[in-house]
Amino acid sequence: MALNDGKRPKVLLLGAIEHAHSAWTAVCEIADILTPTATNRADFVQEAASGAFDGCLAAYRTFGSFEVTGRVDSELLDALPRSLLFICHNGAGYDQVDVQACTAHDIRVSNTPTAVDDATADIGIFLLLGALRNLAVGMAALRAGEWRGSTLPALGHDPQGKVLGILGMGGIGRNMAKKALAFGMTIRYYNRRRLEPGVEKELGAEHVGFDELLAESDVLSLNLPLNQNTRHIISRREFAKMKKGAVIVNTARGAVIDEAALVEALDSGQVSSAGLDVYEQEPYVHPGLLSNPRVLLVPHMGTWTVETETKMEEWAISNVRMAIEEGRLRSVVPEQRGN
Ligand SMILES: O=C(O)C(=O)CO
Repeated sequence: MALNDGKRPKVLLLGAIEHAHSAWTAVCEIADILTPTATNRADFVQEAASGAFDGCLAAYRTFGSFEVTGRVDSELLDALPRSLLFICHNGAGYDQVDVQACTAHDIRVSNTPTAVDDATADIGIFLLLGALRNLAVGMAALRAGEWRGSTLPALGHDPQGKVLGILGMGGIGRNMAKKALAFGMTIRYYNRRRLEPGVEKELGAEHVGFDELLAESDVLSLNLPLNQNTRHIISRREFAKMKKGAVIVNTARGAVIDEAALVEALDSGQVSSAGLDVYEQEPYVHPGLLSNPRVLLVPHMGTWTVETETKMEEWAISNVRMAIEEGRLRSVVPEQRGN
């Protein structure tokens, strides 16, 4: 593919490079970097439409750049230059990008799979243990100067011997299975595509139907991407099918759960506790979750470690580099594979 007709390529930087400075410096040596001056979507669309980013071949974007550009959708892509062929997203979940619209605009999209697996599964295990053990109750009482509180927190439960149901068995789900196995949990999972028998055996994971997963799990962990098929995949009907007193863990995206239905299920005792890292409308958190001491809440910190954030940036930058040097992406998103 003739990428730049011998001219220095241009890269649009949406968001900041915080950690992988040497990898980014290497990109700056082979490309000119353009950054928007806009601070909101309307201004960004205008800036793009005015030709400020003309000639850009690739864009590097962060989760936080959503605050400036909003969703990467048809309207945004129409304003961006036709030269833009690659969008390199820093993150495993790419629900902020309308991949169908990108495909229609002949733009390839990449994400950062595997780089996030350990850190996200680690926080998943933290939330699982914390929710099982009612840690949020004791932690809140202690900070309020009441030691364990005026009424003792209810006794928690051990993970040993409990069934962990994993909904979505990609890299994070598999990583979580491996870790939960060490806590003596029985692993069941539901995934559209069943794992190879050897992988199932290694993880000690049994594939079951969706309804079976709901009915048999003591803890249900959400580890699937957010898209039009998975939005509110767990709602009233699904909570009603679960074991009374089940525990919910969500490190995926808030909107895979109907948050209002989760609040109801917690209030009725159908769900005994929850450990959440993600919310339907971040940074807004449903007041019914904030006020419920049986919910352990973390503000989307699943990958919030120096090592993992660095790995993610390096991965996303390697996609930019490959786009410039080879006219292709290292980790194109599944929807565009084979296109
Ligand atoms: O990689 C992602 O999708 C994240 O949500 C990072 O926390």
